[in-house]
Amino acid sequence: MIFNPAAGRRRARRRLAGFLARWGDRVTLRPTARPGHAAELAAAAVREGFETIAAAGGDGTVHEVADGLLRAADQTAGQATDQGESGAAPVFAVVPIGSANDYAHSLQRQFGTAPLDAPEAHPVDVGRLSWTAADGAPRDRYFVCCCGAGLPGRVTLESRKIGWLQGVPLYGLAALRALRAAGPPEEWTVQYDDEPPTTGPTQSVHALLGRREGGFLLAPDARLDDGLFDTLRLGPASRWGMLKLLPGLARRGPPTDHPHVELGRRRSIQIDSPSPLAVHADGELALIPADAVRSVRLDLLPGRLRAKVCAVG
Ligand SMILES: Nc1ncnc2c1ncn2[C@@H]1O[C@H](COP(=O)(O)OP(=O)(O)OP(=O)(O)O)[C@@H](O)[C@H]1O
Repeated sequence: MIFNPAAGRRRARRRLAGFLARWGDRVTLRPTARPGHAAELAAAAVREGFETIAAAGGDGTVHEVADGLLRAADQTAGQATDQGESGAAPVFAVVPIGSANDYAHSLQRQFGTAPLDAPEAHPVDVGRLSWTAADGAPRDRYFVCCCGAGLPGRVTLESRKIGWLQGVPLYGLAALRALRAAGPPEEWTVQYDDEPPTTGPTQSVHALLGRREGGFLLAPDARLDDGLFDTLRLGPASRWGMLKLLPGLARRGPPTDHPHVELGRRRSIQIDSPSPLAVHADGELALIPADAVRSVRLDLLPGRLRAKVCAVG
C-alpha cells in the first residue's frame, strides 16, 4: 500500500488509521516522501511481484500509483512474453483518503466497494497522454480518471497556489482566477478518432473516463469500462458565459444544448494549439506553458487495468 501522508490536506494519516487497524497485518505500507515518489514505489512493487498494489491518498496518489504500475507492468509483460510467461499486471486498489477522491467516486458508483484481499477487480479503461518534448523526445503519461487541456490545466496551476480550500470550492476559486487571467480563446485544431479535424476558438478540451474532474460532474454518464472517453470541448464562451456555466457544471454536468459546449464519446483526440499548452492528467500537472508543447494526443486503452475501491472507516 502506497500511502501519501500529505493527502486530504494532511488528514490522511488519521483517515488511514482505522483502515490499518483492520488490514495492517496483511499490508506492506510504503509512505511517499515527495511528489512523484508514489510512481517509483508502485513500479518497484510491480517488480517485487505484489499481487495487489493499493494507492492510499487522493486523485494525485491514484494517478502516480497507476502510472508507475502500468509503466512497470509494460516492462515485466515484455520480459514475461520473451520468456513465454503470462505476466498479468497486479490489481490496482484505491483507498480513498484524499480530498476530492474523484476516481474512487466513479469506481464505487459503478462497481461498489470490495475488501482489500478480495480477488475480484474490474477491468477498466486507461488513457494515455502523449507529446513530443522540446528536446524532440517522445513522452507519455497514463491517466485513469480525466485529462484536461487549456483552461483546466490553468485551473490546476492556480489551485496549487490556494492552500486553504479543497474540493469544488478550491477548483471553483481556481477557475475564477484562471478565467480572470485568461485572454480570448485561441484557435485550436482538434481531431477526434478518424473524423475530419476542426479548427475554432477553444477554451478547453476534456477527456473523461470517470464522471468527475476536480469535483465537477463533467461526464455524468461516463462508464469506466465502455472503451470510450466522454469528451467535452468548450468553445468561445465569454468570461461571463463561463461563470454562468460553472455552478451547473459542478452539480449537474454540462448542458447538452449550449452553443459553446460540444460533447461526444471517442477513443482518441489530437489537439494542436498555436501557444504552449497547460494540461493536467487526473488533476496532476503533466504540461505547463514553460514546457513549450503545442500538440498533444490522447488515446484510450480499453480494459488496461484491473481496479477496485476499498471502503474506508
Ligand atoms: N510526502 C509527500 N509530501 C508532499 N506532497 C506529496 C507527498 N507525497 C505525494 N505528494 C503530492 O501530494 C499531492 C496531493 O496528493 P493527493 O492528490 O493524493 O491528495 P489530495 O489533493 O488531498 O486529494 P484529491 O486529489 O483527491 O483532492 C500530489 O500532487 C502528490 O504528488
